Amino acid sequence: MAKQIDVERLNIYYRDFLAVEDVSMSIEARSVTAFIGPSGCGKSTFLRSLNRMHEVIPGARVQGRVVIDGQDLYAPEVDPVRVRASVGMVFQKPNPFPTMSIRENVAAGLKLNGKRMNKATVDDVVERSLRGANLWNEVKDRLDKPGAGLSGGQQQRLCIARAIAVQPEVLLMDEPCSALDPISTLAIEELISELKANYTIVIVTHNMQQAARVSDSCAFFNIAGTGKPGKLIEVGPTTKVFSTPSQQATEDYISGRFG
Ligand SMILES: Nc1ncnc2c1ncn2[C@@H]1O[C@H](COP(=O)(O)OP(=O)(O)OP(=O)(O)O)[C@@H](O)[C@H]1O
Repeated sequence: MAKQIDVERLNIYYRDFLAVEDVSMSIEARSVTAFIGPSGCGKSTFLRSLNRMHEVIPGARVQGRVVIDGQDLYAPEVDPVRVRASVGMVFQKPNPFPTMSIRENVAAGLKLNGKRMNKATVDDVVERSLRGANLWNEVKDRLDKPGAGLSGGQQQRLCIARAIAVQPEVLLMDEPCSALDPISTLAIEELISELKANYTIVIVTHNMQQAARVSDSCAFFNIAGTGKPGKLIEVGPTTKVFSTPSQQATEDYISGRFG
């Protein structure tokens, strides 16, 4: 399931504005990679380019390649809907479908994928996904109750269950804990550490401790000033980036001197 991602010379635009410039990096399978850097340096933009969510915004486009398992996601024959099924995404604010039950929320992506499944199979997928997201025990007796009735941390785990229900190869997470309390944050961090056995995980975080706790590799992005493009400054094993970064800007950011 988990796949390596190779990004080659990627430029990312909003109309004429170059938001992220010339990023090349490899993201390892079955590992957690954290994107860190000051506000506006393009972390979320770059993350969204990894599953073709970026181009949903009118005028937004990329140049360059994002290769997963030998396939360039931006090749003309590739269907972006399929890309988004194999590269799942979890957002900053938990966003369960408000009118749907817990069960329907988890199963929602299966229908979008157009796969025909009988009820028993759907129930199996729902249970497996909720177990995978460490939520099963808390919700197994209320599967037909609204997803919106869960706590924030439970809702975020529901969103993770919904994302993994379609068996993606990669999970992208854009500040998945920023709306959560410390206990729920810990639950999500533990879940991320478990999920990396099966998925390639990329997480954007503003929280340095979180990046240090959960990630195997860390990519630091920076921006020279307003209106300038964000750039990848360095990427490497998290222990190395945090203890002996190769760039002064990385050290300044990590030690809290700016950003
Ligand atoms: N929809 C959009 N249209 C035009 N410009 C955008 C859009 N979204 C983001 N940008 C611009 O792209 C640049 C990168 O933004 P992005 O949100 O990716 O940065 P970020 O590092 O994730 O920031 P933050 O940490 O504050 O979330 C910024 O200059 C931002 O203003």
